[in-house]
Amino acid sequence: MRTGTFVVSQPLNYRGGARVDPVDSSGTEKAFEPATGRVIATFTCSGEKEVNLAVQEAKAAFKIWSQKSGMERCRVLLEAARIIRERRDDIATMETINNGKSIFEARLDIDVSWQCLEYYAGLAGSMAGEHIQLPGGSFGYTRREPLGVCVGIGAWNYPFQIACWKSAPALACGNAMVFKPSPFTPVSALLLAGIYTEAGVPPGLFNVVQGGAATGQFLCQHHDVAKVSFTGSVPTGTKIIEMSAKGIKPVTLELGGKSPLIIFSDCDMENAVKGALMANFLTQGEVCCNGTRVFVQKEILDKFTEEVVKQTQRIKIGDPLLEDTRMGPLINRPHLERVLGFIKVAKEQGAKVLCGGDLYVPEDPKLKDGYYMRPCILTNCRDDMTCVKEEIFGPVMSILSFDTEAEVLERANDTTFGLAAGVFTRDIQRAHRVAAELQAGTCFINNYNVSPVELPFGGYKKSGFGRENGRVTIEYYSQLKTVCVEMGDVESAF
Ligand SMILES: NC(=O)c1ccc[n+]([C@@H]2O[C@H](COP(=O)([O-])OP(=O)(O)OC[C@H]3O[C@@H](n4cnc5c(N)ncnc54)[C@H](O)[C@@H]3O)[C@@H](O)[C@H]2O)c1
Ligand SMILES: CCCCC=O
Repeated sequence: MRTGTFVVSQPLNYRGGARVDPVDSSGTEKAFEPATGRVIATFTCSGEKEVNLAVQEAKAAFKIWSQKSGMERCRVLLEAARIIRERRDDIATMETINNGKSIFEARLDIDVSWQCLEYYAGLAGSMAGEHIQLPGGSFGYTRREPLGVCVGIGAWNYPFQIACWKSAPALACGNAMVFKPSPFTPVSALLLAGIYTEAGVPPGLFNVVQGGAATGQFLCQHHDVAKVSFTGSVPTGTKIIEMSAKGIKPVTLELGGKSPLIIFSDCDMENAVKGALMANFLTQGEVCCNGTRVFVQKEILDKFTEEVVKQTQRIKIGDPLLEDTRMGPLINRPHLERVLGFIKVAKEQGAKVLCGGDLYVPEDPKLKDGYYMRPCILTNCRDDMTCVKEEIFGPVMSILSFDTEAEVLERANDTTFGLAAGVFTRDIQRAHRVAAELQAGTCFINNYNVSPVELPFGGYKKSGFGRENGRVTIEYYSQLKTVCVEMGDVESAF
């Protein structure tokens, strides 16, 4: 498939094991190909009736799926993982067309996705309770039980991966799911839904409803929904938690960030520069855990800055489906303008642009209406500047200098966010001491933005709560029942 050719021809909802058009509407949306600015789909946002039908399908499938043994669920998830691996290129191509990230990166996202299914398939068979001996031969035992119908609501930056990070643990625990992708990226969740069906889940176990805020609200407020797992911005996360509070439903919130990356003068410079690029420019900088506040110790500031600028200027921008492209377009025109607006404000507040930060128009005429910009490095930054305080969600790195460990820790933690953080140093004691002090859900030592599915991922402070990935996520998609067994007679108090 080439850029500029794909259009969606099939319905974008998935219910009861098949693609369907929604029975009612809460508006319409357009999805774009960011590389060209072309509309690839105009679709109906699901209304309350459609949401209800999807939840009812999920409820029916839950009755069947929740009765399966862990090993039976394991086999189906492994088969789904196998199909994803087999279709890696096709899924990655779809992701690139709809999101704009380079095909090189999209393939890595698909790898993380099937690995996630494999990981939770492995855990499904080993989920177990405890047996607890009580006096007189009596005993108790615990059962780890699924929650029921879970809702997943996704952001647009990792559409397929987010759908997998939510559905794999949910299904492994015996739940059903209704997933709502971002209206900007409606396409790839459908591929996942089809794959689950092919792999053998009961019809209705994984459903997709399309839409924006209204559809999301119908889902969160539905009385048959047991849990909501949300990935998105802090303002929307706040609304989700309000709705969940009304229904007393557990929620997982994976929200935004403004993460610090601390580079000490004793670092391996080559790795630190690579780490800073990884921390800022994957997926056009549209990554929640990006280390966008790069604190560099004064002694190496000039050398680091020179090298990081050199490497950034080498990033190949352009058609995201070409093998050698490493940065594609941003998600849409308003977002591109918003990111450029942050750079304008940064300059007004005294920051200096060392490279990029402007529109980029590729030579290929079919890309002229795409949403490209050059990755930007800002220096002369202060902690109180907007570019240092707010999540930009674009390819914009702010470089700040520091003198001492104590000082940088205080400044790094001076934020309402707490998703991730990073430290580059060769001093092993310092690395662990700093990681322990950083107020963040994930701390990288001598690397950044690697995401092995075995490791839990999630935020401190306003970056959310609950975790995705790792063993612990089983606890977020299941509940513990205690069964107390009397082997003697009842000793009544009456
Ligand atoms: N922590 C993480 O794992 C993680 C991962 C990716 C993105 N993010 C964050 O997501 C943000 C960017 O994504 P976005 O622009 O899609 O976020 P967003 O909050 O605008 O939208 C996220 C999702 O919520 C839905 N939604 C919007 N209003 C809603 C409502 N009132 N009720 C229910 N659902 C509603 C949207 O349609 C979309 O599917 C950034 O802040 C980024 O940091 C976090
Ligand atoms: C699911 C992807 C997590 C990275 C944040 O944007």
